[in-house]
Amino acid sequence: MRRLAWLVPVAVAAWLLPYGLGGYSMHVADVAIIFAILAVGLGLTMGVAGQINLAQVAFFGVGAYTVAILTTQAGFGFWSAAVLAVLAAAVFGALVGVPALRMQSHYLGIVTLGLALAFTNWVTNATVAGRAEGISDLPVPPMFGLDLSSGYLFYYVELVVFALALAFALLVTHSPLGRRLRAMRDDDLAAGALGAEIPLLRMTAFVLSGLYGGVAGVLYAGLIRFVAPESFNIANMFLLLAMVIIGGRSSILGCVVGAVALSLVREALLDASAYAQLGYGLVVVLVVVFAPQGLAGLPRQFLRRRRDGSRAQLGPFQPYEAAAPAPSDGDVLEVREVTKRFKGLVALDGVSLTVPAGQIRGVVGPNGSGKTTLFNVISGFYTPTQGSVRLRGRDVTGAAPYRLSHRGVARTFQNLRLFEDLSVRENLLVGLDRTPTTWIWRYPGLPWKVLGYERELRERAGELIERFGLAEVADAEPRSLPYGIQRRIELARAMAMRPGLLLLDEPAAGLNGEEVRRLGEIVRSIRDSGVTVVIIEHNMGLVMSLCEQVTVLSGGRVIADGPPAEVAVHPDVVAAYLGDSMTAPTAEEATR
Ligand SMILES: Nc1ncnc2c1ncn2[C@@H]1O[C@H](COP(=O)(O)OP(=O)(O)OP(=O)(O)O)[C@@H](O)[C@H]1O
Repeated sequence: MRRLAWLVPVAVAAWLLPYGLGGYSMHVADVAIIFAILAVGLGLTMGVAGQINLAQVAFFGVGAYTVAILTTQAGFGFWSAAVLAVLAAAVFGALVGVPALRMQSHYLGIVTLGLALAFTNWVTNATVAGRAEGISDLPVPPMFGLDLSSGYLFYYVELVVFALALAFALLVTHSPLGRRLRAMRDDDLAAGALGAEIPLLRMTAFVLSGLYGGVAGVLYAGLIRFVAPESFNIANMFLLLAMVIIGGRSSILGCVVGAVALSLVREALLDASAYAQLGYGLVVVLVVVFAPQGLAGLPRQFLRRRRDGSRAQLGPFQPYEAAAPAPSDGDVLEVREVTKRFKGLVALDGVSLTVPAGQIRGVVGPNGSGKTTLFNVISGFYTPTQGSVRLRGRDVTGAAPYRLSHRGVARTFQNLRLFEDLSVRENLLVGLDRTPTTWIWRYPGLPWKVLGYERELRERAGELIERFGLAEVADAEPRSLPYGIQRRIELARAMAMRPGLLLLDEPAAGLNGEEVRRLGEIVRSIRDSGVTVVIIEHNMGLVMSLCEQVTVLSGGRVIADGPPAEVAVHPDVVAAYLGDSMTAPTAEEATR
């Protein structure tokens, strides 16, 4: 809130603006606000959620045309038509979002562009939409006797709507929902494993864009009182895109700055509009190359160059309080006869294993033996071809990662999957947030509860940072940090979920001897706090000293299962390891 204090003088200046402007300049300001609302909506889908959306101008059109059709042809009053128009644009947003459930990146761009073109074609040809001539003579929006046909008075209506739209977008981006959207943009697999409901989140992003498009469309219909296809064409979509890219797509305020700046430039270049498009294109290319985060990202870009986290140090880990052992806890994980085929390749072949509560179970095997595939099946990334997975006796075979995460399964990844554009603290906050995505209704309904929940999460993140010795790096970006610290962050992020079952995929990879020793202590403390741990590891010293039981995979089959000392000298295990470039665990290592 304190960081937003500078908004106060800006708001005062915006309020006083009409006193210094002539009629035409006032009209330019009115249009700029409409573009700013559109840009904020586009920033939410493209920048925050990372979903390519070239249909924003169609959402805008749906809003404006719905008002035009309902008021001129169905006898609706302006404001009742406005409510329906915003709803219609949100529904259209949801429809455009459906392809995002199946495809991403440029494919999604092409599909959304196609849907936007389909809308323009429809309004150009449909009689109800007035064909190419459009619809004119829309009513002036009534408001307590004020004459809103005046651009001056309409400006204040727009300003209030814009302030609300901006406040809502800032609430979304600076709260658990926005963080999840950004986590999804950075790495949707890792976000899913942390409990983010990816399909619903993608839909949410498009519906939000639809809402903003609808609101902008209503204001446009009220201001211009005439709609025609050319206002919602592809040229305007690219102008909007340029606003968001130049301003800074992941910053909501950047989108506003981009929208206002380009609206003014567009006005200045009205006489040279043929060259203007070329100019926008050139500026966009320059921004993408030299300032990928747009104008709003420039300060951060310079700060990042100066901030070097490579010498950062980890603090000591503060052990968890030991939980009293509960012998009746039974089995936490039961994998039964799981087979996983990838076309011709059998990665897992009838694998079974049972992990009792409170155990640290090792899973070892030569490269390509199926260890990570087993984790991917347990954590919901892969559905097994055959067999089942049970968590505390409940069948969870094929359940989505976010569902398993909510059932207490946490995991780390062999190739670290930290959210690179989020700070270390934010990475932990994503793990700490356990709310279902359906909580979204709280954002418009009970925003103060959202802020209260965010404060609570931040307090808990502070505790976690202290426990895992991450205070020195809490506000750094993960990519700037040494590998050992990144591994610790990933472990802390998994523990943020307060899991019952923790799956660690090669947590010692890339760590030095001292770091491996500390890792062993941390994992033991985690287990003592009541968490069951399954660990894939190539570091045999760690496996032998840490695990109570070890399962050995080779060629997708379990070839041995038992206490480490027994397994290490099992003839099949020795043979499997000798067949691999790795050295077999020695009996000495086994008993260490
Ligand atoms: N998505 C996939 N598509 C096709 N093949 C796959 C896929 N995932 C894994 N495999 C194959 O399944 C086999 C087992 O791979 P997996 O990554 O589970 O082995 P691993 O024991 O974890 O190996 P490493 O120790 O090298 O990590 C390999 O032959 C691998 O190429």
